[in-house]
This record gives sequence, structure tokens and C-alpha cells, in this order.
Amino acid sequence: MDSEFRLIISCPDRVGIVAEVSSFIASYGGWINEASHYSDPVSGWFFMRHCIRSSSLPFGIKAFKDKFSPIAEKYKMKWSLFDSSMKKRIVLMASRESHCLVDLLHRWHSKELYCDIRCVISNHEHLKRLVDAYGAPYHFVPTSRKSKENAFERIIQLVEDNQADLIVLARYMQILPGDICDTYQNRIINIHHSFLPSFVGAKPYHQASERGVKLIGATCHYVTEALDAGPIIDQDVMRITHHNTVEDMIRLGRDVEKLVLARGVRSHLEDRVLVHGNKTIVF
Ligand SMILES: Nc1nc2c(c(=O)[nH]1)N[C@@H](CN(C=O)c1ccc(C(=O)N[C@@H](CCC(=O)O)C(=O)O)cc1)CN2
Repeated sequence: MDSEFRLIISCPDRVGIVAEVSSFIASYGGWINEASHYSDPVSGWFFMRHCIRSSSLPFGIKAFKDKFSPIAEKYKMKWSLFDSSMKKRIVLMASRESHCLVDLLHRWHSKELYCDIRCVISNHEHLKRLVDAYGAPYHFVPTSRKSKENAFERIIQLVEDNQADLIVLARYMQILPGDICDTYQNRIINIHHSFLPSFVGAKPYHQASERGVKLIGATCHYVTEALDAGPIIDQDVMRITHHNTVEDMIRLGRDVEKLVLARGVRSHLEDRVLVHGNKTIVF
């Protein structure tokens, strides 16, 4: 597919925004591949995502930004412009479980996910062979209670060395310090193995089994300092019955976790996720 510029906009709602943005694009012969809008009646904000065929414009991304800035200022827009041909650089993080990690590595290796997986970081050693098979660098960073501060300094150094655009916690089971969450706000994605806000924290399937649920689920969300409380990107559920043990739920839940995480990562890679407060608009 031809590369495209993705114009992502959030601003206070008013009449004329779509007309002015569309006219701006048309005035330069821009070909719109996809246009999505949402007017939020609760917040009074407007959200847009326009994808423009980059070959249809007589200028590049920097000139686009320069020419669009006056409109952005006029409407007090929070906005970003992305080039779809630029692969986002991802650092994956995992702990004991391998299913989400391997699923993402496979989707990347098979070119289903257009991204650059720079490395995998884990607080366990046993996933190295799996990661080596996909040709990604593997970094073992143990996080004992005494070494946690040094561990996260090492993790941040690896993230910075790889110039990561996105960190994906593929069942990484350590709580990230607040400074990392703030630095990488809305650029750390986690898969929580429950249908949030139910069963926050550790062992959600055990919590769910104790509660006698008839649905289990998974939630893909941006990571904030507050545990499992960040903006939700995607969720899904699966039916279970009284016959299902906790072990059944853990096994059945893996499929939901993999699917929800992959969908959420893809939405982020395609610049479809806009965050407003603690909620998302996913176009
Ligand atoms: N700052 C944040 N860090 C992390 C988040 C988050 O939302 N904010 N999500 C978690 C993932 N997670 C559930 O999805 C989770 C991870 C860890 C724990 C927990 O209690 N961990 C214990 C140690 C557990 C172990 O060593 O096996 C702890 O850190 O004391 C609960 C939920 C990822 N990080």
C-alpha cells in the first residue's frame, strides 16, 4: 500500500473544523484514503484521524506540519502527524508466560505487524531460546526486591538505546515505577488478564474463579503509575462454566489475551488510538 500521512487531531468542538481541515488537504491536491471523526457530547471535544496518500501532496511531512500549524493554532488543536512508512520501534517485555510474547514475535516475523521489534527484556532467563529463534536480541534483567531500582535503570537504558517508540508488556509481571510511566505516557501498552475494571492486580483468574464468574476476559491498556488503571485500548471476553477450574481459565484465557493484545498493538501502530483523559477513542 502507498505510504500515507496520518493527521491525528483533538480539539474543543465547534462548527467548521472538518471543512477547514478537508479544504486544507484538498487545496494541495491531497488524496484522503480514510477520514474518521467523533464529536464527544460529554467532554465537548472533537477527534479526527485523516489518512492522506503522501504521493498526492507536493511536500513532505515537515512542510505539511509548517503549513498546517496556523489551522492547528486557530482551533487550539492537540495534533500529531505520522508517516506510515516509518516503522515504529518496539521493545517487548515479558516474565514467565510466553504466549503473548511469541504471538507478537510471530506476527512481526510474518510481517503481519508493520513494526521494528528492537529487543525483548525479561526478568526471567527461560524465554531466551524462543526469542533467539525469531532473531531478536534478548536481555535478562532480574528484578529482585533489592535490585528493582537498578533493574529499571537498566531497562530504561535499553529502551533509550533502542530509541523505542513503544514498550509492550507481554505479560510482564513487575510494577513499573511512576517516572517510566510518565516519561512514556501512552507509549507503554499492557495486557491485563481480566476484563477490567474487574480483578485488578495479581492472579486475576484466581480472583475470578473465587467470584464464580461466567465470563473471563482480557484488557489491553496504556500503563500508568496506578496499577491496571490506564486508558483502555481493547478488551474481549470468553464464556466459561462451573465446570472450568482456574487452570482451565488460565488456559482458555491465553487465546483472549493474545488476540486483545495484538489488536491493541495494531491499533496503536496504525495511529488509531486517541487518548482523552483516562479514555480512548479508537478509530
Ligand atoms: N505501573 C504499572 N506497572 C505495571 C502495570 C500497570 O498498570 N502499571 N501493569 C502490570 C501487569 N500486571 C497485570 O496485568 C501486574 C503485574 C504485577 C503485579 C504484581 O503484583 N506484581 C508483584 C510481583 C509479582 C511476581 O513477581 O510474580 C510486585 O511487583 O510486587 C500485578 C499486576 C505490569 N506493570
